[in-house]
Order: sequence, then C-alpha cells, then structure tokens
Amino acid sequence: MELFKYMEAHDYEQLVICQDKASGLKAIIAIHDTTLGPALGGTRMWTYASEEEAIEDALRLARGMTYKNAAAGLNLGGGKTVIIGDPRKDKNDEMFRAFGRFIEGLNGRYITAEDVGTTEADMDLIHLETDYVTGVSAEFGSSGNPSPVTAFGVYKGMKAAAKEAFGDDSLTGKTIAVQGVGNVAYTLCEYLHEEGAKLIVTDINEEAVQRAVDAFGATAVGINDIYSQEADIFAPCALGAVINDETIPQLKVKVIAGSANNQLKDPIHGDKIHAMGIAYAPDYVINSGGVINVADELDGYNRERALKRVAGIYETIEKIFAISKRDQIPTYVAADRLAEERIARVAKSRNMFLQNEKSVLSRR
Ligand SMILES: NC(=O)C1=CN([C@@H]2O[C@H](COP(=O)(O)OP(=O)(O)OC[C@H]3O[C@@H](n4cnc5c(N)ncnc54)[C@H](O)[C@@H]3O)[C@@H](O)[C@H]2O)C=CC1
Ligand SMILES: O=C(O)CCC(=O)C(=O)O
Repeated sequence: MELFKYMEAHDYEQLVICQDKASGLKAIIAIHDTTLGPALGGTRMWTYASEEEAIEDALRLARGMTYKNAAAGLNLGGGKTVIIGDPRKDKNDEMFRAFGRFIEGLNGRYITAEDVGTTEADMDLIHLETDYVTGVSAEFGSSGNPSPVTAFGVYKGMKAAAKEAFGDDSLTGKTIAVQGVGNVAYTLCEYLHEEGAKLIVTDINEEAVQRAVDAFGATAVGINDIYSQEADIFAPCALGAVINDETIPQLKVKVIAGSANNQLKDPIHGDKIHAMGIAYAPDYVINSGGVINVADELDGYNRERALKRVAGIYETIEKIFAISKRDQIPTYVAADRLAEERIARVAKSRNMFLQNEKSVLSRR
C-alpha cells in the first residue's frame, strides 16, 4: 500500500506505530479525523496475517468511527487501534501498560475503549498509565455492559424507521423477524414484546432460541428461513453481510433495522433495497448506543443521561430519512452525508485560534 497516498485520498490525520520490545507490544493507532473532538474508538487485538493487513484494518476501522461518532452527535472524532497478536496467548500486563503510555503520549488526541479481543481488565491496565480510556471497570466509573443500551437504541431507531414505512411508529401488532437472539437482540425482543409486537426468531444456538420462545412466545424458524418470513420488519442482530444477492429477493419486509455491524454485503445492496422501497436504518447509526454509552464515561458516567442521548437515535434516523428524500439517495449514503455535513459545519465554527483548547476530560 502507498501509505501517504491512501491517507491523503481518505483524509486521514495520523498513524502511530507503537513498539515495545519488553512486553512484545506491536500496536497501530489510526486517527482519522478530529474535527469534532478527540478520536474515540476501541482497541482490537487480532492475529493479522501481515503488518499491512493490520495497518489497513486500523485505518478502515478508524474512518468508520469518524462517521459513527459524528452521526451519533458525539463531540468526538474517529480513531481505532489494532494490536497484533493472539488475545488468548499473547497478552501480558506490561503490554497494556506500555500501550497506555503511548496513548498518554498523544495527550488526548485519541481515547481508547474495548473491541474484539480486548476486555475491561485490559482497559484497567491502560488506565494505570492514562485517563484517555473508557470501558474501564466499575471502580473507575464504568458504563457497564453496553448490550442493553445498544438494544434500547436499536428499539428507538426501529420505531423511527417504522414511522417512515408505515406512517406511525407503533410496533404493536407488527411482525418482526429477528436474526440472532444474543446479548443485544434478547433485550431488543423484551422491548418489542412489551409493545405488543409478534416475534419470529432464529439463532444457531438452540438455547438462545428456546429462551426467546419461552419468554416472548416467539415463533422459531430455521436459520436460512428468516429472510423469507411474512414479516413487517427484519432485524439482523447476528452477522454482517446478510443483505446480499441471495437474501434480497427473499425479503418481504418494509423495514430493515437491527444491531449487526456491516449489514450490507456491498454498497450495491443498499441501492437495491432502496429501489425496492425498504426503509433501511443504517447499521452504524442504529447500533451506536454502545459507543454513546461508553463516551458518556468521559463526563463521569450517568446512566440516565446516557439513555437520553441514546434515545436520540430516533431523531437521527428521522434526519437520515429526510436527507435520503431531499437528495434522492439511499439511506446508507444519507448517513455518511449527515456525518460529513456535521463535521463541515463544526469545522467552520472551530477555526478560531485558542491558546488552550478545552479538553473533553476537563468536563469531568
Ligand atoms: N453488544 C453491543 O453493544 C453491540 C453489538 N453490535 C453488533 O450487534 C450484533 C450482535 O451483538 P451481540 O448481541 O453483542 O452478540 P452475541 O454474540 O451476544 O449475539 C449474536 C447472536 O447471533 C447468533 N448467530 C451467530 N451466527 C448466526 C447465524 N448464522 N444465524 C443466526 N444467528 C446467528 C449467535 O449464536 C448469538 O446468539 C453483532 O453484529 C455486533 O457486532 C454493534 C454495536 C454494539
Ligand atoms: O463501543 C465501544 O466499546 C468502543 C467504540 C467502538 O470502537 C465501536 O463502536 O466499534
């Protein structure tokens, strides 16, 4: 990869390569855009096949965080870290302490959190060296398990999408096909059941299915049958790339709204469902409850305030449908536009010189 060419083409600010021989730390911190505030994004630990693959992943994920944070209305930019290594074998305490010192060295330009392969305990080790970390344990002001909060955001976003499709945001009597009833979707099903929706569920884990059948009177279907159900709403809450050439022709729903990341296999699939008149709530917006929740730690975590902020996903999805109509574009493009427009607006109002910029952490 021609690094500077790539960074220039996609507007990256900074790439930090961190190496600590004693602990074996090999980390790449990618900072995409800090117009809105410090870059916040988790740390992924993974066995990358090559250094180039790790750098590409860090860059791609960091850019994703710029859009996610901007669309979520957070005053945070986008960044992400990858640590090269096997999270089951290669971790040691010194590695995360060394990483914390590298973060501290960035003096607040980057704030980390958990991601695939890292845990609350790892965040606590980072916290020994820097305050620029979230997702720490309760004694340091943790926001706790993000899944119920993510589920609340998905519920709110689904209602906004239902309003778009059916003219009314009530889910009472609506049939909702839920793919995967894990941590997020189980709580989502609680909200939906409470509101009087009929649930159809599937999961590769039979126990998870049975739990939903017992608790919510859900109808269980096979894993490949979830797409073709006579339902009003499809809620993908398991895997990515489930909206693709094979599944789209099977869909009978008017709304797609679920927690899974990267739901569209390729952008063309977002165009296809748009052309079919399906109201699609873009994944990184409707599932942003987790990051909104963790970001609340920066203000001294307050559950009530976090949930209020997460409830704002309803209005964000409404705005995205409005942009989609205004510009005649699919909602996945409208979400990017919402983020880009917000960054451009804030950039204009923040171009005045200040001797000392206010830090996010100083709000604590
Ligand atoms: N937990 C959170 O706060 C957030 C989660 N997400 C995304 O939401 C999705 C769900 O996350 P969690 O509930 O935390 O994960 P989870 O692992 O608790 O739940 C996923 C469920 O999907 C099932 N599953 C896996 N493959 C399947 C398949 N082929 N068909 C049907 N079911 C299948 C699993 O058995 C599991 O029960 C993931 O894509 C995740 O990346 C996104 C933002 C935040
Ligand atoms: O939610 C988190 O723990 C961190 C945010 C993040 O990296 C993400 O949403 O992918």
